[in-house]
Amino acid sequence: MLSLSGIGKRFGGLTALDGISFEVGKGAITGIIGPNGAGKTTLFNVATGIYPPSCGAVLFGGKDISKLPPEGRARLGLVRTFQNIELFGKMTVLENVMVGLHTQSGSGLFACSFRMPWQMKEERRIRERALELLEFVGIPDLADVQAGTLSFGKGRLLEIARAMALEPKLLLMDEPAAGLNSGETADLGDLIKRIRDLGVTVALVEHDMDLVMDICDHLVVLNLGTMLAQGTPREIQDNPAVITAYLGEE
Ligand SMILES: Nc1ncnc2c1ncn2[C@@H]1O[C@H](COP(=O)(O)OP(=O)(O)OP(=O)(O)O)[C@@H](O)[C@H]1O
Repeated sequence: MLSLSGIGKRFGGLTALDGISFEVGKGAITGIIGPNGAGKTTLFNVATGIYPPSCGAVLFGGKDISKLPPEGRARLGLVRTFQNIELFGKMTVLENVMVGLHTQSGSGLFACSFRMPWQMKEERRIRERALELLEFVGIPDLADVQAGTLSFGKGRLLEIARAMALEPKLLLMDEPAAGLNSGETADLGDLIKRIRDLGVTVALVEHDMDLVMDICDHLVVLNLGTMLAQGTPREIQDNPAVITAYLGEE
């Protein structure tokens, strides 16, 4: 699905990524883990087009997307969530999801504001779909609440609903459990599995090892900008080089 081939990224004299190659397999949940400063976020930023790689190529569904901007990648189905949630705080929860759906439908917010009959029908369809997505992530009761007043955990769920509105083929999640309590993290794990069960491929950068070990089908371990190992959670847990890299951090 997503193929990274020989990715390198330098910031001035610092090599943040050095020859990273791996595949994110279709239909699976892939976890990208590693100690602080390993290059995980940089890799996400290269994969989603926020940074150009210094060398190497990013392929999505067999197509070289290395030169596409983030919006172009999102249109192809490569969608991401951010570590720092960015919502439209003054809009309601439902409207936040509807904005994502308008982007998708191409009808545009302004066209709908003229309220022609076919546009009102489209608006109704978008509202219904937004509600479905809020139900899917478990916050339909918050539809009419101002998004800026949500707790951090609920804001995270809204961000996921909004990302799902873009109909991702691959959803990249940057530390989705950051800032969540243990109950919220367990619910998030269930939600990510349900996203995978819908046929959406998921890749996440995450520090919460319990979550990663529980939900991931495949793990990629980065250390100091290089790929240290990849395999099933069990293989990674028993890998001596991985254990040393993590112990070295403490
Ligand atoms: N925009 C930037 N400019 C300069 N250096 C950067 C930039 N972004 C990242 N780096 C450096 O690249 C290296 C990898 O950082 P990155 O944030 O990708 O690691 P990480 O594995 O995501 O770490 P963490 O788990 O702490 O979030 C670090 O040494 C970091 O300081």
